[in-house]
Amino acid sequence: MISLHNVSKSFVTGGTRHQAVEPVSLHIEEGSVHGIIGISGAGKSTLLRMINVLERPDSGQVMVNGQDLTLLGERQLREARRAIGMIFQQFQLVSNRTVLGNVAMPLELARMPKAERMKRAAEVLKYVGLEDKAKHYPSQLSGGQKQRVAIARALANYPKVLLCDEPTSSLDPRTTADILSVLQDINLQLGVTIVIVSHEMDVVNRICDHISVMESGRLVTTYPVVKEGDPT
Ligand SMILES: Nc1ncnc2c1ncn2[C@@H]1O[C@H](COP(=O)(O)OP(=O)(O)OP(=O)(O)O)[C@@H](O)[C@H]1O
Repeated sequence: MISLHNVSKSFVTGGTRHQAVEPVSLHIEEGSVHGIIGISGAGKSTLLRMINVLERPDSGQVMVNGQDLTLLGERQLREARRAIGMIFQQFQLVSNRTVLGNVAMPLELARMPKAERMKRAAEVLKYVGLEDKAKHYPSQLSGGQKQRVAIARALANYPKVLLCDEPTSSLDPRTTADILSVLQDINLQLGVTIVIVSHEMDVVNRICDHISVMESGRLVTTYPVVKEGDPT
């Protein structure tokens, strides 16, 4: 479902080229919750952002849902990205829009008629337990509530994949546990494949079935997570 073949990325800063991600190949099964762990600067976010080509790889192939995203033009890429939701550490909500307005944004971009998009936005907001906050503005919400709104927005277009870039790193331990259980529900109930980048082992260990470790732009290992009750 997600297959990266030798994707790499370098950046030039101050006239010096820095290799953020060395050629990496990685296969993520449909329905999986896949963690990418490593210290700051290891290249995790860059690798994640190459999955939806927010960061265009210098080389390699990015196969998602049977399409090589690196070969698509801007319009086709926009359409392919509808099947790939994304959430961020700093939530990235639009401050002058209501909660419902934020959740409806990707549906507006997909040109869904107004009545339909309001219905869908309300439905996903309810799914994350925030239907009573529809008319609030982001500044009136707690961090955990903001992340729930961001999750609802990411789910609005019925994605098959959800990319999560340090989704709990701004949250306290209890809110972290809440958000992780929302992500787990999305995986189990909606069948969405989840890729989660974190520098916290505890976070990825809790919800992932496979973990990849990155170091200095290299993917050094990928291993399955053995959960209590799994046959040995
Ligand atoms: N847009 C950019 N321009 C220049 N350098 C960048 C850019 N994005 C990332 N880098 C550099 O690429 C390397 C990998 O960054 P990346 O954000 O992918 O790492 P990370 O493991 O996600 O770390 P962090 O958790 O700190 O974000 C770092 O050295 C970073 O400074």
